Amino acid sequence: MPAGIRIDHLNHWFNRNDPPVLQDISVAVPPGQSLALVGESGCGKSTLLNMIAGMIRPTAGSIHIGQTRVLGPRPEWNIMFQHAALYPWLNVVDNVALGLEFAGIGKARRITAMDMLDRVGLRDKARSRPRDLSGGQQQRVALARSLVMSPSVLLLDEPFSALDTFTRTDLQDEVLGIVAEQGISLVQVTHDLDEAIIMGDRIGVMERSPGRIHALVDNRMTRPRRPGMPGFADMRDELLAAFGRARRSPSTPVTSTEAAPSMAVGL
Ligand SMILES: Nc1ncnc2c1ncn2[C@@H]1O[C@H](COP(=O)(O)OP(=O)(O)OP(=O)(O)O)[C@@H](O)[C@H]1O
Repeated sequence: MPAGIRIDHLNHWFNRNDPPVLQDISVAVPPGQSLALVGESGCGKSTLLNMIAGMIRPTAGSIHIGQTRVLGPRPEWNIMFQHAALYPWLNVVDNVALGLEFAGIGKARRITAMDMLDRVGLRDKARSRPRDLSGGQQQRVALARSLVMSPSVLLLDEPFSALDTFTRTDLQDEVLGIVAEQGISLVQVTHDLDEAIIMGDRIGVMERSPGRIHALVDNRMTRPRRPGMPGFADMRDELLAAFGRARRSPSTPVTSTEAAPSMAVGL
């Protein structure tokens, strides 16, 4: 069911003697919308993603998905990592159906899992083992496994980074289509500015020590977004400038709401 993510004044320390890993993060992602997070290594992107998934509890502040405060993981808040982490002893359709099984959704699970495999173009691989699939196909299975749970939230921690350009573009399109169609809120961590522009309706540029959102850039391009389209290079320049500023000097953290106006750069 469409929900939306709201993060309010989130702070986090792993070690009280160090600067906060995350400081005063406030941002919202409405249903069907996407936020891409970029920033140099160690700025806290993955930590924030894991917090939205309920896997790490923030020291202070709150995260809500719909009306529910995030206090632990739930099947409908789904996270995908760089490696698909499929169970090698299960075939493809059983890997997809596994979440449904854990959630106690028994009988219909194979039909639903097959439908989802169809959606990601892998029906003919249903009986194959993960080791017999390419990296891109394995990520498609992982995507089907995520989507079969009818997630309200999809969190992507660079799941496409190891894939070739064509496979990555296909998967990006697939994910954005499903996100829009099902009203899912998407947050994607990436090191690739082009991917951030393609995937993010807004792009959060983070700085480190402490980890803060330095700039929230509204994506002026409508989907589908492709490198080479008018406006793409300008977006990239804008992000690069914000990225450079985020690396050089800490700034006042950006606070945003769902309806926040463009806070593109200029900070
Ligand atoms: N469990 C942990 N205990 C202590 N420190 C941690 C823990 N997890 C992450 N950190 C630290 O928190 C900071 C942020 O880490 P995080 O992995 O969120 O960064 P990131 O922006 O995703 O980095 P990268 O782009 O390299 O993946 C880093 O300094 C990291 O060493």
